Amino acid sequence: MKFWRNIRTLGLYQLALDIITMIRVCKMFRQGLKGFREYQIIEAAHRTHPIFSFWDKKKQGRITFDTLDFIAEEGHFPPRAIQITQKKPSWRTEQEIQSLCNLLQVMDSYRNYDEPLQMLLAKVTRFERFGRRRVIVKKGQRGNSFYFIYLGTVAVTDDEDGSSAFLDPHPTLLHKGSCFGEMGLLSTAVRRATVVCMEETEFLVVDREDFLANQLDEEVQKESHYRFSFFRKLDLFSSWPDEKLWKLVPMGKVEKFAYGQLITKDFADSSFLIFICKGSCEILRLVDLASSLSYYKWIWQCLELIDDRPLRAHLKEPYPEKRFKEFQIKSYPLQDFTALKLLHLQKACEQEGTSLNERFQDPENTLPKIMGPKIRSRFPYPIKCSMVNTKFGELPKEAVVGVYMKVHTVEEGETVGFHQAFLPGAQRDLRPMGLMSLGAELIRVRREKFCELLDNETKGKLLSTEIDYPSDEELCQRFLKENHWNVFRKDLIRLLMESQQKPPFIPSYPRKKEIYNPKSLILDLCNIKKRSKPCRPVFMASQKYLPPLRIIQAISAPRHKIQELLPQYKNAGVLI
Ligand SMILES: Nc1ncnc2c1ncn2[C@@H]1O[C@@H]2COP(=O)(O)O[C@H]2[C@H]1O
Repeated sequence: MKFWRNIRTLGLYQLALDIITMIRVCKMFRQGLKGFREYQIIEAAHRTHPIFSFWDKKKQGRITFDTLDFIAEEGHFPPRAIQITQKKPSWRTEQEIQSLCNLLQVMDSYRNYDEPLQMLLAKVTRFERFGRRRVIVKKGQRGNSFYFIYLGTVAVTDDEDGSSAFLDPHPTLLHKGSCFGEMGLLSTAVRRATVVCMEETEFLVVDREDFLANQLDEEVQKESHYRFSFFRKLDLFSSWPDEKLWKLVPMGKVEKFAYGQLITKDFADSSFLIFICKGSCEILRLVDLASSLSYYKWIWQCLELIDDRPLRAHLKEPYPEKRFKEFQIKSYPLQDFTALKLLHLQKACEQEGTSLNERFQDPENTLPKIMGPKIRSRFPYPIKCSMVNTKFGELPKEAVVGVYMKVHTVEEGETVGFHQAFLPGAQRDLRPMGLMSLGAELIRVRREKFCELLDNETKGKLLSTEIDYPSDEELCQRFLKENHWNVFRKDLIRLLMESQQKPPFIPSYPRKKEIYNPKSLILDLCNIKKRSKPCRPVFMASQKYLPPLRIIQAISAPRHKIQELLPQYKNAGVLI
C-alpha cells in the first residue's frame, strides 16, 4: 500500500494511465484508418447490378460472379483477393485460385510463366503491403522469399540499409509487374543486393519451399541462359570469354516495355547502358520550336496569310499611299490575275529595295501575299495577342510550343546509353533525349558496373557504332516539312471524300468532358487571337528539360485552298 501511495504521489501512476489510454487511442485510430481505407476500396453501395450471372448448361446450375468482389481502389490489390491469399493453400477453392490467377495477369513477370505454373503460384502466394523505406531483402542474408510487385516501386541497392536509394539521383528501380529475390533462393546463394520500398508497395510473396517445390529455380536458370545467349550473339562481346560474359549476366534483368511506353526521360543523364534484346525503341527529342529560326520565319509567313498583312503592321495604320497600293492589288479578281499581281508585287518590292523572301522580317511591310485566294481570312481588323521575346524576335505567346521528334531508331541487338560518353565533356552532345519503346525487351546494366568489365577492344567497337544525332534546327525543319505534308494529305482526303456526298461518319462522343482531347495537340494559328485562355488541357514539358511549354503534335496554319493548288480537282469527285 505504501508503495502505491508513493507512486501516486510521484505522479507515475497517472503517467502510466495516460500512456495506456494513449496506446488504446492510437490502436483505435490505426484500426479506424484501416477500416476507412477498406471502406474506400469496397464502398460501392450505389453501384447497380454488381452481380453477373448466367446458366451453365454443362453444370446444370447458375454461375454468379459478384463484380464487387474484385473491385479495388485503382491499382490496389482487391480486398476479396487479400482474403483468399490469407487462407492456407489447401483451403483455397479451385474457383478462388482461378480468380486470383486472372487478377495476377496484370504483372508481366507472372504472365511470362506458363498457365499450370501460374495456377500453382496462385495457390501458394500470400499478400504483403509495406511502406516507404521498408527494407524487403538485405544484402548478404539468406533468402526466404521471392516477390512479385503488384503495386508501387522498389529500389535495388548495394548497401545494407537501402539508404543510398534515396540519395542516388538514378537508383535501380523495379516497378509494378516486376519480380525480385530469386537469386537468394538458388541453392547456397545469399542475397546479392538490398531491396527497399520507394513508396507504399504491395507484394505477392512466394516462400522458399513453394519456390523450390514448383521448380521456379529452373525458370530462373532459364532466364539467365537467355541473357547469356543474347550477349554471346552480340558482336560487341565476341572477344569476351564465357567466364567474363557470365559476370555480365546477373548485372541486369530482361524487362518488357509496351508499345509507346517511356523507358527513360533522358538516357544520357541516367546511369544505365541499355541492350535491346527484342523489338525496337525510338530516341525522342523534345524540341522547343521557338528556338529555331526556320520556325520563327514560318510562323510570321503564316500569320501574314491571315489577312495579307504582317501581324504587327496592324498596330500602325499604313500611310494613305500604301493603303491605296494595297487596295489596287486587292481589288483585282484574285484567281485570274495572280501572275499580274506577282509582277506588280515584284516591282513594288524592287522599288522598296527588298526581296520577296525578306518580307517577313520587315514588320512595316504591308504588301499583300502573292498567291491565290486564302481560306479563313477571318481577321479584317487588327489582331491582338500577347507576344513573347525569343532570340530571333517576338512571337505570339500561343506559338511558343514544343514537339517530340524522332531522332533515331534503335533496333534489336543495339545498345543505348554510351552515346559520346568517351568524348571530352565540352564536345559531348548533352541534349536530353528520351527513349520510347516500340514494343521492346531490354536489359539495363549500370554503367559503372559495366565499365569494370570494359576493355579497349570493346570500347573501340562501341565508338565505331556511334552516330551524330541531328541538331534541333534540323529536327525543327523536319517537323515543318512533315506537318506541311500531313496537312496537305488531310485536305486532299477531305476534298476527295466530299464528292461521295454521303453523310460523314461521326462517332458518337460521350457527353462528359474528357480529360484527353486530341484537339489540344494541334496548334491552330487561325484562331490564335481567340485563344486567350486555353480551354483544353495543356501538356507541359518537364521543367528540368525546358521552360513550361505546351506540347503539340501538329500545327494548322492558314493555307491556300487545295483546289487552287490542284486545279484538276476543282470539281471534286470528277477524277475519282
Ligand atoms: N541489377 C539488377 N537489376 C534488377 N534486379 C536486381 C539486380 N541485381 C539484383 N537484383 C534483384 O535484387 C534481388 C536481391 O535479392 P536476391 O539476390 O535474392 O535477388 C536479387 C534480384 O532479384
